[in-house]
Amino acid sequence: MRKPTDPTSHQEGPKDPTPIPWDALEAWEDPIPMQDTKTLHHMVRRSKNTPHSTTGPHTTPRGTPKTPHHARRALPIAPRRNPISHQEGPYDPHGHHEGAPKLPHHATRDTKTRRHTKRGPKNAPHNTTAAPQPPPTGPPPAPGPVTELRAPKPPLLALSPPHGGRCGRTRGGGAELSRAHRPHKAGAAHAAPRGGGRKRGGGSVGLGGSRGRGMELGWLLWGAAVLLLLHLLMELSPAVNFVLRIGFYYVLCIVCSGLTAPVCLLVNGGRTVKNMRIIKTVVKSFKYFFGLRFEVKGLENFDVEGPAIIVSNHQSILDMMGLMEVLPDGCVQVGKKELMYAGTVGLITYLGGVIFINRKSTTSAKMVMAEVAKTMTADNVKVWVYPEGTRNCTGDLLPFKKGAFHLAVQAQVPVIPVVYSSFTTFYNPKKNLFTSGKIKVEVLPPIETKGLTSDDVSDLTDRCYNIMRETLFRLSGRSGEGKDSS
Ligand SMILES: CCCCCCCCCCCCCCCCC(=O)SCCNC(=O)CCNC(=O)[C@H](O)C(C)(C)COP(=O)(O)OP(=O)(O)OC[C@H]1O[C@@H](n2cnc3c(N)ncnc32)[C@H](O)[C@@H]1OP(=O)(O)O
Ligand SMILES: CCCCCCCC/C=C\CCCCCCCC(=O)OC[C@@H](O)COP(=O)(O)O
Repeated sequence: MRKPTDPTSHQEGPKDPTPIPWDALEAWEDPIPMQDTKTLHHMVRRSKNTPHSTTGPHTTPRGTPKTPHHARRALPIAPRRNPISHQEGPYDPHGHHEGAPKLPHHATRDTKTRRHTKRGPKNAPHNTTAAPQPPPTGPPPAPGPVTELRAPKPPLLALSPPHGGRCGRTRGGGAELSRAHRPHKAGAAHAAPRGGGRKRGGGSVGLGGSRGRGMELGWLLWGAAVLLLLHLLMELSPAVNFVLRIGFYYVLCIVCSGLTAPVCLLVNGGRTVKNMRIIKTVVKSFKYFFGLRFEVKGLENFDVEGPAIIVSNHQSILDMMGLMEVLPDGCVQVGKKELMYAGTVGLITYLGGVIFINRKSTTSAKMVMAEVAKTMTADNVKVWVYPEGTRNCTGDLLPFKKGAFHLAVQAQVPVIPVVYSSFTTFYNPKKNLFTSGKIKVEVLPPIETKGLTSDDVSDLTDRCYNIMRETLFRLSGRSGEGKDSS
């Protein structure tokens, strides 16, 4: 439904010059046990059922020639076993039919129960003494549905503060209110002598009046109070500020992933690096929520002929915002496979073509990297790797893992380092610090690997590490500190 109005969808189709062959992405999926991916495939199938049902399984809209084939394999069309549609279809009307007749029945039961509870008799004498009762017009125990529904109202409405307060205070206003809301009249009449009487007796009319007004605006005031309290707590307690802000980031990621996934499916038909453009568009707006600013330099260094390995420092889950700020087209990331199970975020990373590796198995991770080395040239994709292998928010770099550099040498493609200045001035989970801030980003000139062999990987790794560390310190205002390290 969103497809025609989504601006990204207009950009996607015609502008992409070289669609990524699906075979490569298939290869990258290989190390992931099929059993592990079942849930995710199932989620993808669910979202995909609708377009397929209209266009047919072999005609995925806007797909490359290979897309339908892959889509059939990776996202096989479920034979109408969508659990949601199964439930929602019959449940909705059924629920309505059941709900409607049940209401009076339920109310009747409720009333009967009340009659037999201690409150019933307690209220009855109170009501009769407190306010003049209208003369009974029918047989008292007549159990018609109207009588049954009205019976429990007086005690409920007697607790209703606005009517009680008004009637007790100003008769004119109360009468008008009663005329406007006939069904509440009885309640107001009951409430008036209770609340008003007590207040008068206690000599606290003024207090009762302001309370009545306040309670009339109850919801509004509660909302304002909660917001004010949260604001105060955020101001006073760094821990609350941190939890709320990072919680909001999580919610934003989860919700936006859930909303973006169907768009990706509709526009590009399944798992493809082209989806990264859509994801990027969405994520780039996140920074405004957190008061983050990016100052980017050296974007022209991405303009290398053909594929490349991009390496960058990894400080936090907030890096996703920095990543999307500079991400070139046709670039996939290497991520830990656990990400795939992160609900909607897992789904969107899967759809974006993220290459998942198992960090617990060096052999498996190396196999994936070797496969990527083979296919990235043919597919003309850039691959983004975090060589530290984990998040590190100390303002320094962890020693680099060599996977990215083996990959570059094996594929004989350049390495492009990207450095983000330290987050420590505005983000530090250990100190519950998360405020607004500025992040400097620098894309460094490519480092060629043509002619290098596996023997050169260590040197290449060290060279890259040193350049990036020096840049990190310079961008973070710690000039000179990185020069002597290796
Ligand atoms: C719409 C809203 C959306 C909101 C959500 C937004 C979502 C956005 C999507 C974007 C998602 C981005 C995802 C980013 C995720 C970031 C991460 O997950 S970081 C963590 C995962 N990444 C990595 O770990 C990469 C870096 N690691 C490596 O490169 C590692 O080397 C390794 C390949 C994983 C292997 O690691 P390990 O098992 O620890 O082994 P090592 O010690 O590194 O190496 C052992 C040995 O093997 C040699 N070697 C390594 N790789 C290779 C290779 N490819 N080929 C040959 N040999 C290799 C290495 O040299 C060592 O040998 P040596 O003799 O000791 O040198
Ligand atoms: C059904 C399961 C539901 C789980 C919900 C989890 C929801 C997660 C939601 C939002 C988080 C948004 C994160 C965006 C992507 C972040 C990628 C990232 O930065 O991963 C960290 C990884 O590089 C290194 O991990 P470690 O530092 O080794 O650890």
